[in-house]
Amino acid sequence: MIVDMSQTNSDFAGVQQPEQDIAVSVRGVSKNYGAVEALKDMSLEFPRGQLTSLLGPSGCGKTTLLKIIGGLLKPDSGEIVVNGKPVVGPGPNRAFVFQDFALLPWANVLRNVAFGLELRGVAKSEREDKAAKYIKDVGLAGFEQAYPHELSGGMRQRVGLARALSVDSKVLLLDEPFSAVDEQTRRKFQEDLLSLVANENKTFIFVTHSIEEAVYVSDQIAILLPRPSRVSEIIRPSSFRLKGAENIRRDPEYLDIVDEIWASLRNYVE
Ligand SMILES: Nc1ncnc2c1ncn2[C@@H]1O[C@H](COP(=O)(O)OP(=O)(O)OP(=O)(O)O)[C@@H](O)[C@H]1O
Repeated sequence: MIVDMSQTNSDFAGVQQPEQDIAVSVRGVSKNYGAVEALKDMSLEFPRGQLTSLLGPSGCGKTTLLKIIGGLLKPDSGEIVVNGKPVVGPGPNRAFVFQDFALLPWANVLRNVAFGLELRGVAKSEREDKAAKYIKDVGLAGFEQAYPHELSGGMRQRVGLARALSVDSKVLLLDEPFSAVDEQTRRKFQEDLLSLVANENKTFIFVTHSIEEAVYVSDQIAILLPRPSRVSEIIRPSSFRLKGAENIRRDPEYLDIVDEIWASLRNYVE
């Protein structure tokens, strides 16, 4: 299930399955920070309704790419197309989930989750109804009135996720959302993320450092090369997807893909 991308990025269009519905396209994107070449002529496509992970050595430009897709940073050249339209800045069709949760400390869970809708001018009762639904969906029912400092790191992360879900953006951008939580919480999150991808029909773009996590949660994994970053491989884990979340980690294909990715990334680890 591995598509070799080592030839050129521009071959990518040729290897996509033609019937695939693409929500987000990265087309020939380059980005420099002064003398630092972060991304170079990067092209990558994100199928609608699926989760794609960006995986690569530290500093290879994963966060830079996510910010460019989110419209928070402008590329030096190339373009991002979301649902057929070029990105010119942040927009309601894309929502971020940050690793540091980005919660308002003075607001309770309900207000924090509803905050994205509040910024969009949605009426109080409507935004609170919607927020309450997503608070329940992420497993936080009963904590609506709690404040961020009363919650564990994992619960705060769920608040951030509920907020991103409630604004109804079709594309969710997740920058290492599980890096600050303990291992058991992280595993529970990963399971929950699989259900969200299955039930929400949103396109998830997920930055992670963890090979195991990427293989566990992804429909597609883009392996990025060190700076200036390009896509080296696209991997589509498939055979274990329908076997149930609890069986994935012992599936032979899961184990093979984890090994294969490690074999290609280990050269870049100092
Ligand atoms: N604002 C900035 N100014 C200068 N250089 C930057 C800036 N932001 C990022 N960089 C550099 O650009 C490169 C890509 O950074 P980026 O954060 O996108 O990588 P990353 O793959 O997300 O890193 P990590 O895996 O360590 O989180 C790095 O070398 C980084 O030092």
